[in-house]
Amino acid sequence: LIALVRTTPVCRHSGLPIRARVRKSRAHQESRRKWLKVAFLVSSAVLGGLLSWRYLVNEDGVAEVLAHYSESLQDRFIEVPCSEDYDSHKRFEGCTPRKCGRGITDAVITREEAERIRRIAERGLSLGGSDGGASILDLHSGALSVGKHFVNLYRYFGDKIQEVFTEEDFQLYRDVRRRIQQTIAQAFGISSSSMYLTKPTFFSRINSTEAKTTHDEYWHPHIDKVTYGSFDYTSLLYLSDYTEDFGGGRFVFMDTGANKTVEPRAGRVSFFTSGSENLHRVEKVRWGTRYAITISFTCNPDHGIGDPVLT
Ligand SMILES: O=C(O)CCC(=O)C(=O)O
Ligand SMILES: [Fe+2]
Repeated sequence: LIALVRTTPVCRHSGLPIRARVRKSRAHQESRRKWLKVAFLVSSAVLGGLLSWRYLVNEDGVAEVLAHYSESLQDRFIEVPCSEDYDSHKRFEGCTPRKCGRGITDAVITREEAERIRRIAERGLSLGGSDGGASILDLHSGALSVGKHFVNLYRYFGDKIQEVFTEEDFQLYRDVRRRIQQTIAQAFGISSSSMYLTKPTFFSRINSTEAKTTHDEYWHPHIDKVTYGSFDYTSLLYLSDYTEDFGGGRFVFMDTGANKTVEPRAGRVSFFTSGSENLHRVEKVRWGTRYAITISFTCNPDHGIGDPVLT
């Protein structure tokens, strides 16, 4: 027995047999590894959570909010240098932009007026509607989304259209158009009479239904002057509230460095020069229904259109 004890290696410091000490330090390492694993999993989960939260809150990363949905803005104007886009078109002095930029105001159209206008849009769009998420109604041309196509509302419904819209509706529409035109003229230092309404000027209704045709793909970055040709000044009148009526669907000016967002709010008018100084897009609508009108102006009288009339 004495011989056996003598041959078992013993640690000089702890007096424990070496084999027992090796076992103890292995167990120690194992538990350290386990804790590292737990710490790694927890921090990955936290990081993943933060990233997806950031994505949900803001797809673009860095963005500045130009107009928050909860504030009622008197007037906000941000000047930006004009692009060269206007040089390749015939210039109309006193109208063609020399000063460019963007403005937002909640003080031109009341929320009550916005609601009345939204009802016009609802009534008209209830006669049709796209199979995809984006429907339009153009009271000037009569274009209305139906399924995967468009119909001419006035041709399709004939005299029956008088049962859908009233002269009062059209009066309100004209009045709103006139006030927005004056607001734009004032902000850019031009005469309101040198601007003409142009096409397309239309109501839009957007929900989260998947796109069925390219007409439903409203979210692509674009320049209005390129997309629509005749536009010099674009305005948007929002008819529903971001976070209350729909989620997603914010308007984004795509500036290098930091994007600028406009959060829709019923009665909010957002306007801007239509060249590439104002590249923009609309975020995908995630839930609910978003109503707006795009009202556009040109400086070229040849591209002007009249106010819609109830025929
Ligand atoms: O509805 C919006 O906020 C923007 C629509 C738009 O960009 C357009 O009609 O060209
Ligand atoms: Fe646009």
